[in-house]
Amino acid sequence: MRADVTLVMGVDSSTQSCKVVIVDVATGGIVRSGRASHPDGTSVDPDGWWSALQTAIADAGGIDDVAAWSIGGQQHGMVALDASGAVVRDALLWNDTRSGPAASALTAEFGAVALAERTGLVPVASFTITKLRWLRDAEPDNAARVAAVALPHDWLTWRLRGFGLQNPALDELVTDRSDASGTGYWNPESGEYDRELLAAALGHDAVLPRVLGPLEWVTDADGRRVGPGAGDNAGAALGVGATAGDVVVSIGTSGTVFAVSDTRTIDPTGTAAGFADATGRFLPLVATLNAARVLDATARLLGVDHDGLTELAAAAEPGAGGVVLVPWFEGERTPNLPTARASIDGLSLVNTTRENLARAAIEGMLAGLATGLDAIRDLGVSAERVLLVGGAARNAAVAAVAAQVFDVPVAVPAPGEYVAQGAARQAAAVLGGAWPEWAVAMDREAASDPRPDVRERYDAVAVRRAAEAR
Ligand SMILES: Nc1ncnc2c1ncn2[C@@H]1O[C@H](COP(=O)(O)OP(=O)(O)O)[C@@H](O)[C@H]1O
Ligand SMILES: O=C(CO)[C@@H](O)[C@H](O)COP(=O)(O)O
Repeated sequence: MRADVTLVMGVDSSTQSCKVVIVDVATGGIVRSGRASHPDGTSVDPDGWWSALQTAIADAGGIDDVAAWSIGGQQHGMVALDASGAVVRDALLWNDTRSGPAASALTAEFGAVALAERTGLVPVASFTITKLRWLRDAEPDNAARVAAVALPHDWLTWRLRGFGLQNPALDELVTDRSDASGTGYWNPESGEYDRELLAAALGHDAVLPRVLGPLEWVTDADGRRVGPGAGDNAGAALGVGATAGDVVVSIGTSGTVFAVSDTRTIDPTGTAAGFADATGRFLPLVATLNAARVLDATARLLGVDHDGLTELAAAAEPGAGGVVLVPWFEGERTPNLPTARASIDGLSLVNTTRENLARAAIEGMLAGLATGLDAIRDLGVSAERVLLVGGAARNAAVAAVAAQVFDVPVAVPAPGEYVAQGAARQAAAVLGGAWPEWAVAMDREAASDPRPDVRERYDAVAVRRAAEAR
């Protein structure tokens, strides 16, 4: 590597894997990269993420030549630490639904409107605060041991800086605005933790990571600058360079619809979370539990790979011949139905084909996200185009159906790891003191092809299925 090239590392520690990119600060070009899989499940030992991070860094050639780094990651995960810095129990993830009743209890105790105003959120099972209430009620001995609560990217940043059992400096835990805003005990207006809500959930106060500003930094054991990190969606917004009018739709393990807003949003219905972003602004966001894995499950059922699923879906007409798949395989967050299950409607002897099932899976997954786009717009956020990212955005059939289900133009950035790229951009910013302007290549503009009947048919079935699930 030329001596005049400055490199930074960006990480995305997401639900299914850890992705590492080593980036040239001057161009934003990826010089090296690495990846490692995560343990499956919705309750995971954080050491699995630590091991994957070390593997992915080694896979990317190490960080000896890196000047700064930042870690983005899956949001909301409950990493509970005792006074010795040990992890008290496996971390409950954003897609674990056992704290659904705890979410209802907290909402009943404090009121949805009050909580939306205090934290930007109305509790659902995904959010950290509900997991702490579950811990208090289901595992009181573990709850009593909790000395600190961190999020996945906070804890990995702490570990990679050299802290842990050998050096359990809990006051060295740091986080950022975007991930703090996903806890349910942080106020995006004041930028302060709401410790009354934390204590009400967990049963007592605890050390919480210091919330760094967008360009604040700490250092690692070798003196490198370390950025505050970001929740994965805020990281993706950094990575794609989302600007006013852009709505990002990320189709990974989670499905998310979000936009950058100069003003905070408050949605007492709880449909749109009033998150903060990683630049000092805000990130209203709607999330679904069921996204890329809907297509994985359907492909598995049909005995094809992703390309085979694409071919089958492309061979079916829009509307899948009337077949409607409501994809609530793991329960659902939007709508808030933690115990719901998936369903298929409209089957006849004529329309029950592999092609229609493939297309119905994609249409159902995207129709749920289109509801999120409506909710974001209802908050006054402008939506001039959708930027499609995440693993399943690589699928041509997904892009084509998105252009039919979303009623705004759909652009697909070149395949990439935009959360990790966004973390790298943050690392470059804390190094240089300003956000670098890195070009983002567009892979394709999906020709607008609005098919409102697809959504209308899906919405009618989903309303009925939701009523059954409640
Ligand atoms: N071409 C494709 N078509 C459909 N799904 C895909 C394709 N490529 C990857 N995926 C799916 O995308 C998901 C991984 O996306 P990613 O954004 O990395 O997830 P996460 O960030 O939640 O770990 C996996 O479920 C994978 O099967
Ligand atoms: O819960 C949310 C956002 O509120 C999810 O977006 C998680 O942050 C998981 O992200 P991925 O692993 O799907 O990228």
